[in-house]
Amino acid sequence: MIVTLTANPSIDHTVMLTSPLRRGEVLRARSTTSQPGGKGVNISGAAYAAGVPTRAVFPCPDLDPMITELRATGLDVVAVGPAGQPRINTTVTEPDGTTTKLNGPGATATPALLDALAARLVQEAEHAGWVVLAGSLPPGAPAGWYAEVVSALRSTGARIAVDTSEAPLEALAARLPAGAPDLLKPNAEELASITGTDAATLDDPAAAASAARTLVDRGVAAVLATLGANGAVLVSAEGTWHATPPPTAVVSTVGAGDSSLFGYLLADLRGLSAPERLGLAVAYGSAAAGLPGTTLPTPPQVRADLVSVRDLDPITGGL
Ligand SMILES: Nc1ncnc2c1ncn2[C@@H]1O[C@H](COP(=O)(O)OP(=O)(O)OP(=O)(O)O)[C@@H](O)[C@H]1O
Ligand SMILES: O=P(O)(O)OC[C@@]1(O)O[C@H](CO)[C@@H](O)[C@@H]1O
Repeated sequence: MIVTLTANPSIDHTVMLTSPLRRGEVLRARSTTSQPGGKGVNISGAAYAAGVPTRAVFPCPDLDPMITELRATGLDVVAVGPAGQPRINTTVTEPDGTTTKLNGPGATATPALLDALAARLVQEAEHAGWVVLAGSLPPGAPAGWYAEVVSALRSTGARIAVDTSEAPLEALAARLPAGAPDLLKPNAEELASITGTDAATLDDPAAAASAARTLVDRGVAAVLATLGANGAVLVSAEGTWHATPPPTAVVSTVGAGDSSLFGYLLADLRGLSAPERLGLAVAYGSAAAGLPGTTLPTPPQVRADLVSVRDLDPITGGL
């Protein structure tokens, strides 16, 4: 079972343009869509599509349309309240696949709501293989809240994955090795921000791997650093690998990182090796990049056979 926490859920509005985005002009959209989103919700959606038991926990008012819509798909959803309504996040996609996001702040979380979320998560973690803490924190949540939740979850047997950014990620990194997760999934920019590296150098998988290694040295069990079109690297005590994506016609990269993280967890739950976990992560991420809006892939859309994985520690060959 994969339990996800989306501390700051969203309704994702996607505007698909027929021409490149030009600031200050009136542009015609080919289509506009609206989908429930937020990183944990997306991960649970991919898990549900793959037949993996999952439960999505997030703050939301009872009977909010987001809950009704997700439950109608069959997803197991736990709404914790009293909470404000999910924010609206807007995505603009251009014909060449360029994706621009405008994310709302989200409803303010009270200390009582944060305590209720953490308590519910600990309860759910008792029967989970993985708990995923994903996305930004809502206004009102202290930046160090994820680090506190990781510590609270340590009393359960569940392994913990974290995918966040900016202040919450920096707060988590600042407390290492306390609050260290079993898996951290930064993208290149996030990896740069917590390792004091220049993001521009992280297009090079070897440079990304050596930045990620500093986090493993500080207590994170494994780092899955996604590098957009450059694939991803996996760094752990077992070794270091880079995976190159399959040829991908990019439509919308929203949810690509979430899909990658799910691919990794799926491979882990299947007992696959570290390079196979990385390969499935990249296959899942690229499959999502080829789909519109926040749409997550189903297993037949995922081409793990077209991903190549190479060992970046060829001398030791890992363990
Ligand atoms: N242009 C692309 N071509 C092929 N695959 C891509 C491309 N962009 C992203 N991907 C796939 O998606 C994965 C995740 O991408 P990225 O590193 O951009 O994640 P992210 O920034 O966390 O995404 P998001 O937060 O938008 O969900 C990559 O590892 C890769 O497999
Ligand atoms: O503002 P956050 O919480 O960092 O990210 C939220 C978000 O951009 O992440 C998902 C894609 O990964 C989207 O469904 C959602 O809109």
